[in-house]
Amino acid sequence: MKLVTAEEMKRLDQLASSAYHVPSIVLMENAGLRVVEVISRHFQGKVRGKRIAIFAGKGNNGGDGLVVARHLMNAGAEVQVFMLARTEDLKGDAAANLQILQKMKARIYCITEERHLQRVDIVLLYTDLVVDAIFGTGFKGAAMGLPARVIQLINERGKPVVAVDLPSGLEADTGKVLGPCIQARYTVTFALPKLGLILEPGAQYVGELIVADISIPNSLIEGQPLKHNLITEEWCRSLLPRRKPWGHKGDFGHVFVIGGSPGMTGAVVLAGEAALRSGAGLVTVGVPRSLNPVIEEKLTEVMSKPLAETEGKVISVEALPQIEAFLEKVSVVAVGPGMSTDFAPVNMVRQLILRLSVPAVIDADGLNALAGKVDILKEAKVPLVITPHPGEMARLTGMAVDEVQDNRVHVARKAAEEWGVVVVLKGAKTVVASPSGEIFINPSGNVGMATGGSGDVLTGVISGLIAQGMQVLEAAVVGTFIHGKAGDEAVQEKGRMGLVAGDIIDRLPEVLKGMER
Ligand SMILES: NC(=O)C1=CN([C@@H]2O[C@H](COP(=O)(O)OP(=O)(O)OC[C@H]3O[C@@H](n4cnc5c(N)ncnc54)[C@H](O)[C@@H]3O)[C@@H](O)[C@H]2O)[C@@H](O)CC1
Ligand SMILES: [K+]
Repeated sequence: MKLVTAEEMKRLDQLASSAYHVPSIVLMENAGLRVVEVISRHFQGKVRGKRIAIFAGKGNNGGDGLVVARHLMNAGAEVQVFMLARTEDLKGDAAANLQILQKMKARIYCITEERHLQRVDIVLLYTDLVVDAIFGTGFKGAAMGLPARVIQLINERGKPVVAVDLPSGLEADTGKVLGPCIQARYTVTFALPKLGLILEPGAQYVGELIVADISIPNSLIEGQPLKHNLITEEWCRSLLPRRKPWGHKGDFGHVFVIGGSPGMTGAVVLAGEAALRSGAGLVTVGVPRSLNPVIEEKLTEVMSKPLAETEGKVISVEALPQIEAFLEKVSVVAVGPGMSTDFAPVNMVRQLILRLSVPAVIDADGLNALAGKVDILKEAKVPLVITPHPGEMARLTGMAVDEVQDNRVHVARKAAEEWGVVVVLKGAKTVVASPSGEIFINPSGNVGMATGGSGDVLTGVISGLIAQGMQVLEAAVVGTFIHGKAGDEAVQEKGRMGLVAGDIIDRLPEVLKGMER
């Protein structure tokens, strides 16, 4: 599903009027009506007599709130409107709707001074539902002053809130919440979800999200170069490779996982098993020679390949010719799980990337090997996926972790464009970015997955999908979704504290079974 920024939404609204002749006041009317539908559903159709407090700001979001007020009054509700502005501050369609309400003798109170809050406080005690039309897509930064106080009061009273377009206090583009923000029961967003409704922490304030058509023509939306997407299960299903009934294991590719070091043998095992559970026909893990017996002990279906090692038992540069020869037999390489950041493997990775002849997924120590040398990625001759967590991304870019986390979408896009790779920036709401600047935000997953080895599983899943012939971008998108969904299934049983990476692998078959065509 497409997502929009405030700017893109504004453009769609404007083009609906200028190019398609849908008057802007019609859009506002539809917006208000769709909010009323949700309110009516909340009261099981019995709106008459319900006490509803509507909070309206001075912008068009407030205008939507005034439309809601009119329809609720007509339906027999007891409506009180609180304007967080002076009436003369309203313009255009919002002002027109205010005039109608004034003519209807609606109860309208302007909150422009501290003492006006007393009335708000009392009304909130006796209200059945609150409509939040204070700020919409025009909001940036932090709510302050009286609007901030009103938002706090509404939250403290805990009455069900229907947010119009966005919970007020939430930035539409970033999902940042820098001051008080409405905690909504429902959010009715117009035409397309705004990015901030999906990104964290914004998503925590949204409640049930309803995407409402306000009559912006589909052909207009489809004609726009919208670059942000929400990953959906339906879409992933349509991308999953179909299996021919007569297929044999050679048709489903061969994943080569390279990694492992003393004390870190689990990572390659997890990645290898996840690749196999994701449908790869064959999987081989390549590990330092002396670790091979341990690995063989741990693996059944996955094969292993002993690689040349250093005295410290980590993969040495001498392993390169071995690896290169083996590349001819495989469809994709996963580089890095548990590999260590010793000099030798770091050196090996840097050279390997230049010599790759099949697509690769680079993770963990494979990425750490590129810190300060990230331009090597640009020189690869094959499509690459990198799967950094915020710490690894910080090391790759030289940014602070907080800086990465504060601008996840932007950082992922810039890295993908600059380095020419698919970037999977892990964390709550993983961001997948393509070299052409497209962004895919993953809704699945949970905090229980913040556990050692979870990233190795993701690397395995993405590699397994590439092995089956998927394009690297599609594999990254679908793999990220499946991995999160398997984690969501696992957390039902294991809980957020007890979940371990292996539980995610255990759930892959049922998740894939539910999605395969
Ligand atoms: N044709 C259109 O443009 C339509 C717009 N619609 C509604 O209009 C909304 C956007 O309207 P606007 O662009 O007027 O913006 P808003 O209604 O979101 O108003 C924001 C107002 O708050 C101010 N503001 C921004 N940040 C602030 C802060 N930190 N503290 C205090 N004040 C701040 C802005 O200067 C602006 O006056 C949408 O969210 C949607 O609800 C709908 O009516 C559908 C049609
Ligand atoms: K709002």
